[in-house]
Amino acid sequence: MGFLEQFVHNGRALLGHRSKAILLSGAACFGAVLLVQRVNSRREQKKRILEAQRRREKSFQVAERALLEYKQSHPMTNALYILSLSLSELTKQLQESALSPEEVFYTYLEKTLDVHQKLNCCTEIILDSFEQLKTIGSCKRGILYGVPLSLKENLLLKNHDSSCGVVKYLNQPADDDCVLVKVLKEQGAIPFVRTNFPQALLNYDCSNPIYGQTLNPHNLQKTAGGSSGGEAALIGAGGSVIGIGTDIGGSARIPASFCAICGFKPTAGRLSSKGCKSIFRGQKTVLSTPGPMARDVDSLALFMKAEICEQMVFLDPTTPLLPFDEGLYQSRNSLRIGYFDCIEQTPTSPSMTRGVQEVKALLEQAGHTLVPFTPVRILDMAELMSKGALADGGATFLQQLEGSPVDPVLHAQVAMYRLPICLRKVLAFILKPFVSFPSDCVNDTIAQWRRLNLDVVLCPIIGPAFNFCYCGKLMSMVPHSMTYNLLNFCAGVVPVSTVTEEDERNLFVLIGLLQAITGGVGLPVAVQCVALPWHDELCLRFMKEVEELVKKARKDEGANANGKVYLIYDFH
Ligand SMILES: CCCCCCCC/C=C\CCCCCCCC(=O)NCC(=O)O
Repeated sequence: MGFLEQFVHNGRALLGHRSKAILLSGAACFGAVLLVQRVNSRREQKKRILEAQRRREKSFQVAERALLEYKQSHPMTNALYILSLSLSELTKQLQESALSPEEVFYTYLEKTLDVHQKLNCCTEIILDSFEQLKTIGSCKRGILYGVPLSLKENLLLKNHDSSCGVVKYLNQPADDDCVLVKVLKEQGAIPFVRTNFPQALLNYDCSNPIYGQTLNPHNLQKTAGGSSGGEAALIGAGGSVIGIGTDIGGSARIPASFCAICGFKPTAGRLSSKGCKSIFRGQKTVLSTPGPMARDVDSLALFMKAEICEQMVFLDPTTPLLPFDEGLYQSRNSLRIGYFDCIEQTPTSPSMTRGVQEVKALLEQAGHTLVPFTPVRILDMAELMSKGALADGGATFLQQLEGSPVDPVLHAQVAMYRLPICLRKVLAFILKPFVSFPSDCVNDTIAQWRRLNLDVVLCPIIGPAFNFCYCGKLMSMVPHSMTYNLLNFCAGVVPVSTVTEEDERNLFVLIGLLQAITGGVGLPVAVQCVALPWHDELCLRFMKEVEELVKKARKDEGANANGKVYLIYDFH
């Protein structure tokens, strides 16, 4: 090798080694920076989560002290009586000054503190409520004067975070109350507690990395349901007389079914959604709406009456000037009712089917006409439902969770949204032959409704309460509720029965459901009542009738003691 060649060769080797070394050390530095960033961000997340948990604890401690102070001078002898009153009875007693707002407030506060200890259903006690209580006398003419009210955490409240379980939303207090809360305060209600939900809200379990898992009041081994599970658990256990949830796929109805309370999803737009936070913006195909949750249907109706007023329309002119029709709610003419007790390609538990069949029989005995109704094929709507809820295939959902630990209830969903596009395309190709898009599922459903001359529809709602972490694995059940968000019909659920040994035995054929709901004997069973868009009062009136008939049947059966129990949860 000549001198020149030797020189070039040595130079290359040296450069090669050096560039490799440079590359390696560059990569090591980059890796170290990423690692440090990751460790720092984990530390920061943990810090934020701990701060939020401390804030929650502090709010409980302050509330406990205030309660203790109150009790020292006020013996609270009326507590059991107050807790037994329905919302209409309670408002009457408050308006007639037979009860004072203070004794009602502290009674519910005490019960809430107790229930939360057992079920982990609250995210904070709203300390501003103590101030509001002092001046509540000025709202004496309000429909809900002196009524303590619970709120799901995603309803904006001035100076409070609405985290939706996402760490990056912590420490971002709202500038103002949401419209519904503003109106309720004017009507004399006192929002005093905020309640738990699943991380990112798009799930029907109830757990998040900040506030943990909410338990079912009827069985601590089961979830309270979601996403408005904190509300359902608290109300179901008697810690609140009325609360607000939100619903884009069943979030007010599913937890109501799991916890034996009533939940109502009004037609989207009937109540203001201004200030109801979600992790997505601008969803238009599947519509989200806030809705009331309570122990009985009259309470839901009273809530709607209180919200639907000029002030709501003034604060949110996107809501219609459509006063609550009390006459329609109170009417008792016989109805033509469509019904179905299962839907194709959608798992339905034995108790869901039995619930519908038993209520159908009661309605027929009461003189109503029941007509079989076949909903538009769920598979034809499934694509619209998933695209409407997750138009970007879950990208925003995953993006919002960046920087947050992912809660176990979301693992199945997150794994699905992380599937590579090519794999999803293969799946879509395989499923294509089963899906034929209807030209217009809303008008197709309305056309069938009109052909049968129906007033309302009776159908199943997901239940009974699931074992933890199964809700995210059984999104195939969501059409039972989400169909009415897609159609934008109003829908509500009423508890009607409890799971029997026979329901449990019949479970064995449902492989997918078996593990999710096994061990449910004695748990609540509910049915769903549906009406056309803007027929909210008719839907509530139908729910009321179902509630009355079931109560009467339970009483009669108690008298006949034939062993069959329609409802064991006594609300009054
Ligand atoms: C035959 C299978 C069809 C499956 C189609 C299901 C489409 C699922 C798409 C998204 C998942 C949405 C889950 C919704 C659960 C309810 C949660 C909810 O209503 N949250 C809203 C809120 O809290 O405001």
